[in-house]
Amino acid sequence: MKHTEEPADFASIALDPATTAFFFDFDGTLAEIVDDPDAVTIGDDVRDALVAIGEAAGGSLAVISGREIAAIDRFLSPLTLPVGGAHGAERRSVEGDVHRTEFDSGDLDRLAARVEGFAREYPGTSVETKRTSVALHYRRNPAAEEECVALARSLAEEYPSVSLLAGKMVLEFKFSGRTKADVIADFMAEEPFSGRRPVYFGDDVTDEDAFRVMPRWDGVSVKIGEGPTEAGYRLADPSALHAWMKRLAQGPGR
Ligand SMILES: O=P(O)(O)OC[C@H]1O[C@H](O[C@H]2O[C@H](CO)[C@@H](O)[C@H](O)[C@H]2O)[C@H](O)[C@@H](O)[C@@H]1O
Repeated sequence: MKHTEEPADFASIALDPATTAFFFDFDGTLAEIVDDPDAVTIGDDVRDALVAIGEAAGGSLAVISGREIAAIDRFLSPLTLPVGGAHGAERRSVEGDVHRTEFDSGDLDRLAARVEGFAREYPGTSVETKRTSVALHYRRNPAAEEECVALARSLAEEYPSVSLLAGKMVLEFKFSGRTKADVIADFMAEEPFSGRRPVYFGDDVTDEDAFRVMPRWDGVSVKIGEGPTEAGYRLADPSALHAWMKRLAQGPGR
């Protein structure tokens, strides 16, 4: 269902963790956006809330990110949660089993070399090369946006099987056809997620795929921050989400 109205304030609905499956996007949702993609931090209070909510939900809690599972583990250490990583191309289940989409990485290596060459010419831009995608960041050189977009369009034509994602000051070349919606469907088909009502929190364009799939399970979609969205609800920013998580973690009546 496409929402044409402004999303409602999420604070207006009550969720029972005993019957809910929780899905959290990472950057811009659990973590505040920062200039350096490697400099993200997560407070102990947020880690504690994730643990408490996960326990109250019988383990039905996962992080869904464009980042790889290893990066999410590093930022959330010592927690190792169920994760849908690399925009859906990899998944670690509640049991700890890791599923990865396999593909021939030759094109990815060639494309990454081109993007790295570009980044050397534009100081402040940087390249994040993952197993199934290449991200060109320009948050530290916003003036280079036009050149970054021109490169991205030209590479998208050259590599027609690649999906181009325009995120928050990042252009990402995705080689896997999987999306966040696919990885959520995988979680929802398994215990302890199956039969529950999902709630998905996200802030960026790739989260819209997840928002759109929520009605399949009568789920709830929550956009973090400003901007157009198909989500049904909105919270102002990651701090507002953290405050909500901490209240939920404390239990009913708090
Ligand atoms: O799906 P997500 O968990 O939201 O990941 C999306 C991308 O997030 C990261 O980049 C963004 O966050 C950085 C840190 O705050 C910021 O510097 C950058 O401008 C943002 O685009 C991450 O680096 C990417 O790999 C993810 O795909």
